[in-house]
Amino acid sequence: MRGTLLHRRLKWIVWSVLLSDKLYTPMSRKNKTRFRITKSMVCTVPAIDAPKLSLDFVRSMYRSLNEMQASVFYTVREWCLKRVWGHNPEPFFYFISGGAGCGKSHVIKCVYQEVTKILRQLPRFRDEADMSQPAVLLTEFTGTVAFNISGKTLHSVLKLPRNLRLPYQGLGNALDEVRAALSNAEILIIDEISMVSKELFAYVHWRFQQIKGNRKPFGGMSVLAVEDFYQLPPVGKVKQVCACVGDVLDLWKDFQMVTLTGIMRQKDDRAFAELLNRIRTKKKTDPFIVSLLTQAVAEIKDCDALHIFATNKEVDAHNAATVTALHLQVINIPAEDYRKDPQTGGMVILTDLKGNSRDLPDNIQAAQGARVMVTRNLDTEDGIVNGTFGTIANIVPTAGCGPTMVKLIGLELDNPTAGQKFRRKIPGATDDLVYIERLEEKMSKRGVVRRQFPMKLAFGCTAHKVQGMTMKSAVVCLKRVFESGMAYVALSQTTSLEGLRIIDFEENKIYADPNVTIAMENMSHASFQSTRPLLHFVKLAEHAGPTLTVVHHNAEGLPPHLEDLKSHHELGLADVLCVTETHLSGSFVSPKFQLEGYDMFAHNRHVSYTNRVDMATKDGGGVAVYCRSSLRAETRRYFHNVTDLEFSVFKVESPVRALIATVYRPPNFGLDTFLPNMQSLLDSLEIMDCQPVVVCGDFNEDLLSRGKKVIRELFQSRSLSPLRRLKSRH
Ligand SMILES: Nc1ncnc2c1ncn2[C@@H]1O[C@H](COP(=O)(O)OP(=O)(O)OP(=O)(O)O)[C@@H](O)[C@H]1O
Repeated sequence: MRGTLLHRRLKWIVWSVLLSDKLYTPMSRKNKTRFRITKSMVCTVPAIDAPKLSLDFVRSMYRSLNEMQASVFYTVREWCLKRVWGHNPEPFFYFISGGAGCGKSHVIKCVYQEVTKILRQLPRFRDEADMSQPAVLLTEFTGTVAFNISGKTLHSVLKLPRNLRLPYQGLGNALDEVRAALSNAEILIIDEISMVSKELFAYVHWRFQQIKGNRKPFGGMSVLAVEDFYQLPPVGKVKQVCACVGDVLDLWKDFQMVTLTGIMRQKDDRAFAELLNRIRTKKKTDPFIVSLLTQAVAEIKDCDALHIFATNKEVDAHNAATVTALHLQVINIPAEDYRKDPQTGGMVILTDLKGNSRDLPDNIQAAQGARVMVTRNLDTEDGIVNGTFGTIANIVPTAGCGPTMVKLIGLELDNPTAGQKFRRKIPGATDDLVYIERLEEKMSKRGVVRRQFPMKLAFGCTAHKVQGMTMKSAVVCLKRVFESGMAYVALSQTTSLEGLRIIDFEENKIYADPNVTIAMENMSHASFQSTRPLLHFVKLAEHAGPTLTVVHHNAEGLPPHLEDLKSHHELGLADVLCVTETHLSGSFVSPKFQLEGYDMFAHNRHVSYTNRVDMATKDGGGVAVYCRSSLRAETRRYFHNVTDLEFSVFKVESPVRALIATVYRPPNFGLDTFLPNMQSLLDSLEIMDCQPVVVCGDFNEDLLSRGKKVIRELFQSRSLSPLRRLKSRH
């Protein structure tokens, strides 16, 4: 039995928080040792393992979550726990929205880490001992974002065809392979949902129905869709998933929206963050609202910050001008084109062939130090994808062919973790550059093959390429902006207004799609009240006169979890935070365990037992109470006949009077000793003449099993009524 008991009726808020009890426990040993390699690991569907992040790193990510992000995190987490406990909750369909840079990707990275770990405790993972199959699929539309959040593209995971023909084209011979890889998946996360068309969304739904053999939406999978429909829509004339279109299957109507509001990218420039929020939903006809932006309007010359344009034509012109302006030695690298001779079968070299925009480039202007971008998905898992940015650091010529015959281009990537497989390509060299070779591709002209480096200069790029990036400085050109959301995306990537420069400023180029506004207004909203009850109650109590918020939390060790305590949004609301299992030792408590704004009263295990040396010398246990410094709290240490009990008692006089006791009973601590001590403590509390009495703690009595519940009966016999009873872990 864990929880809080209260003597006599009272209207105050007392809560026992267990939310993060097991949050940071690494995967159990049992699971680790049972890991084995199975056939499905070697199939051609991309491996979808949770990225290997250190426990410390994951913890720091969880701690950083703001209030709204944490609500999403805990809601999905709770759903997973229910699945693991066999409660069969209905699949959820959430849409996480919010302006550019409000941490949508950040929160799904956290969700992915945590729920992958939880769902691996499902019986089928445990029984099959097969950890290679993913329980959670983390996917995106484009490769760049896929790498940024360590996910995969939707197309690669589900083997979707480029051309989404109707009626639905099934998986055919590939069904067994995809089923073997994905049949245990429970949750699908789709980032960049604004780039997913209605047709693609329907295809994803049909794919899962086929893979799972289940007629439910998405084959019974839960779906977490993430993005901001006010950002860039899918390329071409196709409709976004949120659009209302009569004749296309509408799966979107089942989704509930949650909006993240705190802008994290521009968190150090509040004025800019607020301005971006207004720009996000700005109608074309809205009166002038962006005066602050005019501060960023400037004449720009020879600036090497990334220039963001609307069209590829503008990008190409800027790149060509900048490479010659900034670099003296520019090497022209022409494409190598061939056609197969139908008579001889040999390859005939072609010269001066003009490709179109889908082909590899006709020429590349390369120079040491020039900014470039990879233009093909060479290796999504390794982060070498269309949109990977870097700087040319080495141009390696083909041996004996002169400087213009280039064999390799060595890049220093902006993201140093990407491209591990592309390093150390030059025998004997010690550099750590990422080396790109020519790629061979069929051209759009029939029968012609082109060999060229899959890259282009990137002093400038289109708004489509920067969506989701975070940068210190950029120059944005609004001249040829041609669709809604484009200006917003281009303007919202820098961390501050100071880092932003705008050329060809035209306010009427900044506008949102009115259909998106209508679609967002019509969406139902998710309520996360049940996963953050304390926040809700404290809000309600704000207008209800003086209150005292008492929270009990089993910390499972203060040393590893102190930072979690500090960053937990609900624990931070407590006036009195009662902690059990502090795992502190000795009689002295280091000041590092203090919480700012609270006085700490700790009672460690070693000083809690007089007659039971066996208990006093054991590690673990212990209680501590953090009491807001503004409260007039008075602690009492010694009670008659309470000689062997881990407890703490103190009295609060203001804003309301109360006597609060925190108790921890170790699981193996016999009732023959515990009960008389507990009785004596309750006797003493009764005669202290302070009402009400709140007793909270962890008593390790299994309320779910049959048989007598002597501890509960003891409390009942003293008129202590349970305020909230939570399931024991035993
Ligand atoms: N809770 C947080 N604490 C600290 N940093 C955060 C937090 N949430 C997000 N960030 C940081 O803010 C920046 C923007 O976050 P993120 O890319 O997740 O936003 P986004 O909403 O996905 O943006 P976009 O819509 O542009 O893709 C990143 O640098 C990210 O690391």
